[in-house]
Amino acid sequence: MSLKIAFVGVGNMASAIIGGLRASGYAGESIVGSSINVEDHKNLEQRFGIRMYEDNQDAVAQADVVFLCVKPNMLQSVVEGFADAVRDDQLYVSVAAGIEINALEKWLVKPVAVVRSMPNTPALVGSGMSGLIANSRTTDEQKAWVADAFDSFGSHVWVDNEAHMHTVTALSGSAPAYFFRVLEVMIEAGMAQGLDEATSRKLSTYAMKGAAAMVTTLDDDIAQLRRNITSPNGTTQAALETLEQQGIEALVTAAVDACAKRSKELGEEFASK
Ligand SMILES: NC(=O)C1=CN([C@@H]2O[C@H](COP(=O)(O)OP(=O)(O)OC[C@H]3O[C@@H](n4cnc5c(N)ncnc54)[C@H](OP(=O)(O)O)[C@@H]3O)[C@@H](O)[C@H]2O)C=CC1
Ligand SMILES: O=C(O)[C@@H]1CCC=N1
Repeated sequence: MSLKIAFVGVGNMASAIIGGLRASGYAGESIVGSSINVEDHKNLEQRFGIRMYEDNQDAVAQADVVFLCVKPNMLQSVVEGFADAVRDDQLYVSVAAGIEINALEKWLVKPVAVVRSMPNTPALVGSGMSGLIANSRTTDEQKAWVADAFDSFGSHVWVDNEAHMHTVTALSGSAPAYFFRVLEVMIEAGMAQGLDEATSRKLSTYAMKGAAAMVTTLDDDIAQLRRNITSPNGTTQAALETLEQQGIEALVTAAVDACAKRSKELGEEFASK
């Protein structure tokens, strides 16, 4: 089924999704976007072959599926601003961190199908991962469309408990940033030992890419994959012992917990409004 898709807010996350959809064959003519920053419109239209509108209502009015891609603190006023264009045959897909389905239903007023999603920016290169949960008005056909759309730029998991979306955010939505940070530190450490930046970046990045590819393609026990690299009293053991001594487990767990906690707070902040 060829549906018209509107993106309300076309920043980092929407661009990653649109890039992923376009690369996997979704036609530019079936995608429109809207954002207040008109200076970006020409660039977005050229980059993705889509049509951009200044008024959210103009994009929403012609869509079968509307992706809500503004910051969580903007979402209520943005949705209320285009409320006149909402139709009950539309499907709304929110990517906003923390915002609960019942808040979205209240703001959209009309009884519409709503999917709350938590994608991540690797969507831009076809390696996205998204958590999804749908409201009771979402039909099986709409769920299948959403799953296909999200798979076009990576993969997805459905969760059956909305509280799990906080964990999805902590392990997936925000997580590429943790790995970017680790890479930044590794590249710096390589440079401190005398490598030039390009060489340090290539070595560190391919190590991360290769490790992730082994886990996703071999589906082996991760601890065993780690042990396979770790010779007794060898170089890897020296590095891993340092990571443990410096508290990697507590550090990573605290980061994941802080992320989920912030997602929960955002939900609570906007639930009552
Ligand atoms: N970035 C990420 O990795 C992820 C983000 N998300 C979620 O995606 C959403 C967007 O985040 P992100 O893409 O990073 O943020 P960005 O700031 O990059 O994108 C938001 C876009 O919305 C535009 N905008 C602001 N106000 C309006 C308005 N009134 N009408 C239409 N457009 C408007 C902004 O324009 P301007 O720049 O001019 O203000 C900007 O282009 C958030 O809810 C976030 O929680 C989810 C998963 C991952
Ligand atoms: O930091 C944020 O709030 C968004 C949501 C997940 C990734 N980025």
